[in-house]
Amino acid sequence: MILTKSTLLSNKTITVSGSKSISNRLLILHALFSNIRITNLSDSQDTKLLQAALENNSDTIDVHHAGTAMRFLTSYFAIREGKTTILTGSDRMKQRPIKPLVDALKQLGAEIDYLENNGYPPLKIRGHKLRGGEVKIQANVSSQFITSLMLIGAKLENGITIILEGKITSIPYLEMTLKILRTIGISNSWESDTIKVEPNIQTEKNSQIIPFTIESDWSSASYFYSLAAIGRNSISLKCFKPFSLQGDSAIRELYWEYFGVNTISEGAEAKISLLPESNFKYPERIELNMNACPDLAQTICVTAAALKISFHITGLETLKIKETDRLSALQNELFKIGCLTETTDESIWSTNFIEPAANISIETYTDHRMAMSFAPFCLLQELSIENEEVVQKSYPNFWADLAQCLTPQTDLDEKQ
Ligand SMILES: O=C(O)C1=C[C@@H](OP(=O)(O)O)[C@@H](O)[C@H](O)C1
Ligand SMILES: C=C(OP(=O)(O)O)C(=O)O
Repeated sequence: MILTKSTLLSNKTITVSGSKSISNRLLILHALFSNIRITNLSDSQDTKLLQAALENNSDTIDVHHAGTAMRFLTSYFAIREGKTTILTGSDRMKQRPIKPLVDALKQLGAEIDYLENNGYPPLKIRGHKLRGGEVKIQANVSSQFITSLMLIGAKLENGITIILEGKITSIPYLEMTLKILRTIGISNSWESDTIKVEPNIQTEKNSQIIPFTIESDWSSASYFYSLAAIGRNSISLKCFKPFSLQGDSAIRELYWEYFGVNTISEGAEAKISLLPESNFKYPERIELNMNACPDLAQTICVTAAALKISFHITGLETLKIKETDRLSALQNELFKIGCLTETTDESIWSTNFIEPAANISIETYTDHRMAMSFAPFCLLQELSIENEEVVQKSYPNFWADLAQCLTPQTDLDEKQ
C-alpha cells in the first residue's frame, strides 16, 4: 500500500473497537462461566479465531498468529474432560515458546504432547479433570502463560496457587487478568511471588447474568497518538474512559511527557481528545523501560525517529518472540526512515539520524504493529507499507480509520 505524503486533518473522531486482550480473556471466561454477557468485543482476527475455536468443537484448532489464543486455549483444552484437541498455528507460532506453560499444566496432571519440536506448538492436548493446587512457572518469558493458568483457576476444585519464578514480565497484563476475574466475582490475590485464584462454583451456580462491557483498545489508540505527535493536530477517539484495565493506557502519560500530546477526557461519550501543545520543548533523549507495555515499543520508536529525538528503550526482552523478532525488524525499518540504531536482546537505542531513503518501502514481517507504527511517517514523506493486510490481526479497520484522518498534501497544494 502506498501512503502519499499527507497532512493530518483537524479533530476527526475515530471509534476504536474493544480491547483484544480483554476480549480474549472474556471469551475463555464465557466458555467456562456461561452467564457472562459481553459487549463491545474486539473485531480483531485474533479474537475471531479464538471465538471460532471455542464455538466449533473441532478436533484440530489453528489459531494462526494469535499468541493469546494459543496460550489461553492450551489450559482451556487441558481441563476439557474426555476431549482430545490438536492446537496449532502459523509457522511463526511454531517458533513461539510454550514450554513454561505446558510444564506448569503438567505439574497439575495435564496430558500434553509436542507434535513437532519440543517446547513449541503444535500440541496434542488430552483433556482431564484437574484438581488444581500449587504450580511453579518461569515468569520472564511471557505473562500470557500465567494469565492462561489464572483463567482456568476458578474451575479447579482447589483453585490455583501460582509461584512465579525469576523476573516477572509484562506485569500490567497480569493485573488486568486479576481485575477481570474480580469483576466477575472470582476472588484472587497477588502477594510477592504468589498469585492465588480461589475456586468458584458460585459464579455459575447462582446463574445471575454478569454483563461486561469491554473498553476500547489502547494499543490500537497508540497509532493515533503518534499521528497527533508528528502531525501536531488534534484527533478524538472513542470509547475510552479515564480508568482503564489496560497497561497500554500509559500511552497518555508517555505522549504527554515526551511529545507534548495532551489527553482530555469527555466523560459522557467515553471520548478522548488528543491535543498537541504548540510550543512543546522536546526532551534531549528518551530513556524508558517499556517492560510493562511492550506492544507500545514500536509506536514510540517510530514517533521519536520521525521527530529526530534520540531514544534508549530497555525492558524489551519479550519482543524477540512476538509476531516477528521486533527488535531486529525495528532496526531494519527505522534505518529506512533515517534513524540508525543499535540493539541488545532487550533494548534498542538510536545512534544517529540521517536523511531518509528517497523511496521508502517498509517490510512488515507478518507483524501488524510494524505496519501500523510506521504508517504515521507519511505525514513527513511518502512511503509504502508491504503486506498491509497484516493489520487484520488486531485492527482490521486501521487503513480506513487512518484515511479518515489524512488528506494528501497534493490536494492541499492544488486548493491553495
Ligand atoms: O496477555 C495479553 O493479552 C498480552 C500480553 C503481552 O504479551 P507478553 O506477556 O508475552 O509480553 C502482550 O505483548 C500481548 O500483545 C497481549
Ligand atoms: C504480541 C501481540 O500479540 P500475541 O502475543 O497475542 O500474538 C500483539 O498484539 O502485539
